[in-house]
Amino acid sequence: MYIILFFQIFVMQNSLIGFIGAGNMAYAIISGLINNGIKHNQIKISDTNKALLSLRKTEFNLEVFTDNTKLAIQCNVIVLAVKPQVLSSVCKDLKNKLAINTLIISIAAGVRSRDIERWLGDNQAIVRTMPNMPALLNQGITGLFANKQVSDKQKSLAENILNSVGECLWVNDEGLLDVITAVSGSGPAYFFLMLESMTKVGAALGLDEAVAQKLSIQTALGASIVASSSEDSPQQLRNKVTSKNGTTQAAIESFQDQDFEVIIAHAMRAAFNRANEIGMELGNDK
Ligand SMILES: NC(=O)C1=CN([C@@H]2O[C@H](COP(=O)(O)OP(=O)(O)OC[C@H]3O[C@@H](n4cnc5c(N)ncnc54)[C@H](O)[C@@H]3O)[C@@H](O)[C@H]2O)C=CC1
Ligand SMILES: O=C(O)[C@@H]1CCC=N1
Repeated sequence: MYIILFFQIFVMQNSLIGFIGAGNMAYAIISGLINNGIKHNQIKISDTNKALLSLRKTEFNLEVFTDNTKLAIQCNVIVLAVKPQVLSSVCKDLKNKLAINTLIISIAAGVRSRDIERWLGDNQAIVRTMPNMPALLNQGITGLFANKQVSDKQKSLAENILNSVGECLWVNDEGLLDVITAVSGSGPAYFFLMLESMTKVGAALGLDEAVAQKLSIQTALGASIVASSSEDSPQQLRNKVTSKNGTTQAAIESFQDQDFEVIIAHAMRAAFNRANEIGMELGNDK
């Protein structure tokens, strides 16, 4: 056990991790890595946006590049953190330039590992992942899928990287990453939407907007902490808040009268379908 742990720390400490794309998710993951003891000189980033690069350089004291290839050939792990629509051109520029043992970690929604493999040149080890935005505060959760080129050592390296920003879970069926996208990848935005609505209504009913927002956010935080630490299911917890013929029952019945579950199902299926669609659209990109 200790030997495995020691070996994993050794592998992490001897990795050079390059981020292509220095936007929101790169920022979140880099913050987590640095908070977890990865040294500044082990992380490099490239982006086409020079102003953003200089901001990241100031924030993290990292080496930055405007040329993705220059970054990529120096690193043994490359995190592809660009939007799905630019991923094919980013990968094609790297085609056949990477060492065969370079580990590619993609965080792009929808884009399938076989397409990334095709764009980069065959036999590249690819871990396709779906992290989420609370990674920013080490509270993320990431789904991961490894293609067959990924070694056990690379699997644990990918897991260690994503574990530095929250929890990880592996899937053997890559298609499930699109479901994870609809649940936890996009999920934070569903809760933010709920917070927006609760704040607006609290204000409309007479509270200061700032007070309504504080009450809403602290309630979401409290509910999440209770749900994640309790043995009870969310439904059992809901019942504990709901007094017979009380205020919560009135609100829940209103939700249910308006087909709350159907609204959620439509939204999540839309996210899932969009992930599939992105995969198909980009899969046609030779
Ligand atoms: N934002 C989120 O909550 C999540 C995003 N993702 C995925 O993460 C990826 C990145 O998303 P964000 O960080 O939100 O986007 P972002 O727009 O904040 O960052 C993307 C960065 O890529 C840069 N870029 C564009 N073309 C480039 C090129 N040719 N070479 C190098 N850099 C280039 C842009 O200048 C930008 O800074 C996306 O594929 C998205 O699907 C996954 C999970 C959650
Ligand atoms: O909206 C998106 O496409 C990305 C993927 C999950 C969260 N943001």
